Amino acid sequence: MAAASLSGSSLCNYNYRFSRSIPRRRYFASESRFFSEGLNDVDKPSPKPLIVSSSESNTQNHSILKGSNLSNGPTWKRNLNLQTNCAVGVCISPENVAESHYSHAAEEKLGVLLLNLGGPETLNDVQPFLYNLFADPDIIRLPRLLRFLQQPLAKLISVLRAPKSKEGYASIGGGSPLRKITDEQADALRMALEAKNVHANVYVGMRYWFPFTEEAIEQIKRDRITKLVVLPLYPQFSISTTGSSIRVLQRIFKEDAYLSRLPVSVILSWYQRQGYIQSMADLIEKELGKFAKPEEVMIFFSAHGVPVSYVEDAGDPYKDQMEDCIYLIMQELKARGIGNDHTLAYQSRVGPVQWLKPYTDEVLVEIGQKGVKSLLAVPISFVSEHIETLEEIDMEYKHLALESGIENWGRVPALGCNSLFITDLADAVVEALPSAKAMSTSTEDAEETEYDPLSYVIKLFFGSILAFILLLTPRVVLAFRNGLF
Ligand SMILES: C=CC1=C(C)c2cc3[nH]c(cc4nc(cc5[nH]c(cc1n2)c(C)c5CCC(=O)O)C(CCC(=O)O)=C4C)c(C)c3C=C
Ligand SMILES: [Fe+2]
Repeated sequence: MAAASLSGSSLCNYNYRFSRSIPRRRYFASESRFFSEGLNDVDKPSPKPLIVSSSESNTQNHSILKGSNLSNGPTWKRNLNLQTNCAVGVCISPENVAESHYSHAAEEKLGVLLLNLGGPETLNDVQPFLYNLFADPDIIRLPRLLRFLQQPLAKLISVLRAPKSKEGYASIGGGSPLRKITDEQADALRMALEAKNVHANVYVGMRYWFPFTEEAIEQIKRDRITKLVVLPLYPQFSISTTGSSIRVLQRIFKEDAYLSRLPVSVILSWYQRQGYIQSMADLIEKELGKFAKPEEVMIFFSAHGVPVSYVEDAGDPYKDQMEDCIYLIMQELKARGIGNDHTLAYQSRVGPVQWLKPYTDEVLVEIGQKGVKSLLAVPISFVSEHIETLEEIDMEYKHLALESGIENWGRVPALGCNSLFITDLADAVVEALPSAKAMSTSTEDAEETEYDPLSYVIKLFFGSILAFILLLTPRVVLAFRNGLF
C-alpha cells in the first residue's frame, strides 16, 4: 500500500525519475515525485467557485458525514494486530506504533475521508458537472502559459459534449449512481472499522460534484477531527484521479491553520492489497462459473484510459500500476487453478490526443474476428458501477462484441460493498494511521492568496477569444466531427 502524509516536503525524499523498468515497489516514489513537483505547479486557489446547476441547490444540504452518530466525540482505539507498513518516506513497525501513537487515544477523534469523482445526479447537472471536470488542470493539462484558457475551454467543451453525455446518463436512469454507492461504501467502511474497535467518522468528498471535497472538509473541521486518513476510491494512482483530488486537499490544507496542523495520512494507491486482489478474483471466478465452458472464456480487463502524455511526459504511474494489478489478479486466479487467457485494453477516451492503447473497442473487434467466442469483461479502474460500466461496457461494448463474432458475453460487477473488499479497506485505514503527519507545525505556512477580479475578467475575455481560435484548428474540428469530444 502506498501511503503518504499531505506535506509536500516529506514526499521530496525520493527524487529519481520514474521509469518503466524500475521494480514494482518504487512506483510509490514516482507518486511522491509527482506531488513534490506538482505543488508549485497548478496548485493555485481557484479564483472562481465551482459551477453548479440551478436544480441541485437542495443537494448541498445532504449529509457528508456517514455515521453521524459518532460525531459527538467518542474515542477510537486501534487494532494492535498491525502488519509492518512501509509508507512513503516512513517505515513503521507494530511495536513503536503501539507506544508512540496511541497513548493519547482518549482525546483523539479519527476521520476517514473517502475521495471520489462524483457524477451528475440529474440531466440538468450534466453540463455543469462536465465544466467542473474539464476546468481541472489535471484533466485538461495545458502548458503553463496557456493555463488562463482553462476555464473558457472548459465551458466550450462542456457545452459541446453535454448532449452526448446526457444521452449516456439518460440511458442509465437519468443520472450517476456514484453518490449513492459511495455513501453506502462509507457506511460499510465505518461499520467494518467499528468491528475492529476503531471508531471513526467517515466522510465523502467528491472532486466534480456534490458533496464536494470542500464541503467534506468543512464538516471535518466542525467535528474537530484530530487525525485523518484520506482514502481515494481509485485502486491505482493516476494524476487525473487521486492526484487531482489530493491537489485540492493540499490547497485547502495549506490555507487553513487548523488543517495544516491536522495529522493526515493519504493512501495513494491500494491495488496491490491482498483483500482487493482476492475479492476481484472472487468476482471473476464467480462470473466465469456462469459460462457453459468457463475455461474457454477470455478475461477482458477494461481499464479507464488516460492520455499517453500523462504517462510518458508527466510520469503518471497509472499504466504500470494497472499492468501490475492485472498480473496480481491473474496470479491469484492461477493459484486457484484458473488459467484462462486474458487481455487488457483501455476505454473511454475523450478529445483529439493519443490515449493509452490498445483501445477497448478496437480489441473487441479484433478478438471477435480472430474467433474468440466467450468473453468476460472486467472493469478495473473503479470500485463502483458508473456510466462507463453501465452504458459504455454493458451497452456499447457488448453490442460491438456480439457484432464482431463473440457469442457469449459476461461482465464482472463492480466491487461496491463487497465485504472482503470493505474489510480490507478498513485494514488499510488502520495500517495508515501511524504515518499520519501534519502538513505544517506553524500557522505561518497558512498563506493568503490575493485575488484580483480585474485581471481575472481580462484573462477570461482574451482566454475566450483564444479558446475559440484553438477550437477552429483542423485537429480539434476533426475530433468533434468524429465524436471524440
Ligand atoms: C478528458 C479527460 C479524462 C480523463 C483523463 C479521465 C480519467 C479518468 N476517469 C476515471 C473515472 C471516471 N470518469 C468518469 C466520467 C468522465 N470522465 C471524463 C473524462 C476523463 N476522465 C468525462 C468527460 C466523464 C463524463 C462522462 C462522459 O461524458 O463520458 C466516471 C463516471 C462518473 C459517473 O458519472 O458515473 C468515472 C468513474 C478514471 C478512473 C480515470 C483515470 C484513470
Ligand atoms: Fe473519466
